[in-house]
Amino acid sequence: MGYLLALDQGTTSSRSIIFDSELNLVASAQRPLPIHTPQAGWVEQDAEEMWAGQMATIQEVLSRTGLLASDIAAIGIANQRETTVVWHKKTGKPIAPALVWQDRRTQAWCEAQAAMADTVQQHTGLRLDPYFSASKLVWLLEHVPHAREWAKAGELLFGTVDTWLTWQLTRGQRHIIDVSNASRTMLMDIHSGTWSQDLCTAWDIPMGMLPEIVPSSGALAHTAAGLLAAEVPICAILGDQQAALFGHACEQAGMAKNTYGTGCFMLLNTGDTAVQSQQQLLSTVAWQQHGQPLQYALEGSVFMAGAIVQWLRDNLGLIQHSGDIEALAASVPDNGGVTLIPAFTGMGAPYWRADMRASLHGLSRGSSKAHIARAALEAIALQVADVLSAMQQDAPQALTELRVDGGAANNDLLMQFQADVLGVPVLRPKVTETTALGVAKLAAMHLGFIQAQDSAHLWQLEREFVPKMSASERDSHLQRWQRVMQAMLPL
Ligand SMILES: Nc1ncnc2c1ncn2[C@@H]1O[C@H](COP(=O)(O)OP(=O)(O)O)[C@@H](O)[C@H]1O
Ligand SMILES: O=P(O)(O)OC[C@H](O)CO
Repeated sequence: MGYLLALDQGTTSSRSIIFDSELNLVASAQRPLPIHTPQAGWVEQDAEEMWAGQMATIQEVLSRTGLLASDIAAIGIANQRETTVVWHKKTGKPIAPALVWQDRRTQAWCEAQAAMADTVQQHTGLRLDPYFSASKLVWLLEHVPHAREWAKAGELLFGTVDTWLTWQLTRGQRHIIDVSNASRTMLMDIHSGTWSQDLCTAWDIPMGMLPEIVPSSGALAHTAAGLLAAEVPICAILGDQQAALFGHACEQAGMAKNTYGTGCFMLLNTGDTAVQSQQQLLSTVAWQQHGQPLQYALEGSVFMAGAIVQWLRDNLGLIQHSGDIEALAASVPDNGGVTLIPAFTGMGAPYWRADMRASLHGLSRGSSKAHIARAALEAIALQVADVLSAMQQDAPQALTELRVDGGAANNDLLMQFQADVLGVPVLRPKVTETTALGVAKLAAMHLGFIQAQDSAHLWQLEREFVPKMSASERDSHLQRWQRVMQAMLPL
C-alpha cells in the first residue's frame, strides 16, 4: 500500500510509472504506440492497440517491481489530449480509428464554420481549429456509415483518451472526462466547466454521447473487479500538458513550463483567471482539485517538435535513433544558412495556419545532413520563441525562467539554443517524467500523502542552461526565422 501508479498515455508511447508515497520514482515501463497516416493530413491511432499497450505496461511495471495491485494506493492518468475516440456503448468497439490531435482532415469543416470563431473563443477559450476534438467528432458522425443514426439512438459514446482509458479500466462502468481534458474538446464552456449546449446544437452533436465532466482529482473511479488483482482507485486525471505544469510545481500564477515531446506545449499558469488571448494563444483549464475552483492556463501549442526528429529518422533516414540528432547537429558549427519551417501538419500557435506545409530553405551545394539536423533543432526552439513572445504580450510579467521536460528536452544542444534565443535560463529537472510526476502528485495530494506547501520541494534542478548568445546573434536568428516564415505563409 502507499504507491502511486501514473499512466502517461502519449502520442509516441504508453508508459506506466510507479512512485512511492513521497513521490520518488520507483520503476517505469513503456510501449511504443504506432501512428498511421493513411492520407496527407490524416493522423490516426488504433484505440484498442493503445489500451492493450497501456495495460501491458501496467502489468510489466508491477511484475518488474514485485508490487501487487493492492500495494497501489491510487492511479493517476495523464494523456495526449484532443485525440478523439467514438465507440459502441454495448460492445466497447471503436467505430473508427482514433483521430489524433495532429489530424488536419477537418480543415475545410473548420473554415466553413468561420462565422462562429468568436463565439467559440468566448465560450471555450480555443481557436476554431482541426486540432480540437469537436471537428473530429463531427467528422466521425458524418463519415462513418450509420454513426449519426447510432449516436442519436444513444448507442455511441465519445471520449478523449482519458475517457477511453477510464472506460477500459472500469470495464464500462464510468464514462467520464476530467475538466482539463474537456477544455480541449471545443465543446466545454471554460467559465462554467460544463458542456456548451449552444455549440452541441450548432454542430448537431447528441449530448448523450458526451462523458460526464469531473474534477481532476477526487475519488473519480476504481478499476473493475478482476482487471487487476485488487480494485484500485483512480484519483487523478489530467491532460498531459496540464499534468506537466503541475509536475513542474508551476502552481502559482505567472509560472510557466515547456514540454518537448511529439509537439511542444508551453503553458503559463494564470490562476483563477481565464485570460482571453489577444495573441492567438489558447485559454485552457489547468486543473480543478477536488472541491476547489477551476484554475486556468494560457497555452501555446506547437504541433511538430520531437516529431521533426522522428521525421528525419523515419522518413529521411538521416539518423537511427532520435538521440543521434545531437551529435549530428553538433558536427557543424552552425546551420550553414539552412532554415526548416516545420509545418508538416500546418502551423500551430501563434500562426494557426492549417493550410501551410513544411519547407527547407537556404540549401546550397555545401548543405549537409548535419546542417539539416541543426536547422531542425533550431526550428523547435524558434517556434517556442514565437510562442513566448506572444505570451509575454498577453500576460506581460517578464518570465524569469523556463522549466522544461519531454523526450527532446534531453538534448543539451537544443536546450542551450533555446536559452540563447529566449534570453531566459532554461531549467531541466532531475525527474524528467514530469507529466507522470504531476498526475501522481495530484493523486497523492488527494490522498493526503503530500501537502500543497510541500509540492515545490518535489521539483529538483538537474541542469540550468544559461543564455550565452550575444543580443545581436539572437536577433539575427529571430529575424531570419521570421523572414523565411513570412515568405512561406500561403497567401
Ligand atoms: N535526444 C533527443 N533529441 C531530440 N528529440 C528527441 C530526443 N529524444 C527523444 N526525442 C523526441 O522526443 C519525442 C518523444 O518524447 P516524449 O516526451 O516521449 O513524447 P510524447 O509524450 O509526445 O509521446 C519523440 O518525438 C522523439 O523524436
Ligand atoms: O503526446 P504529447 O505528450 O506530445 O502531448 C500531446 C498533447 O497533449 C496534444 O495536445
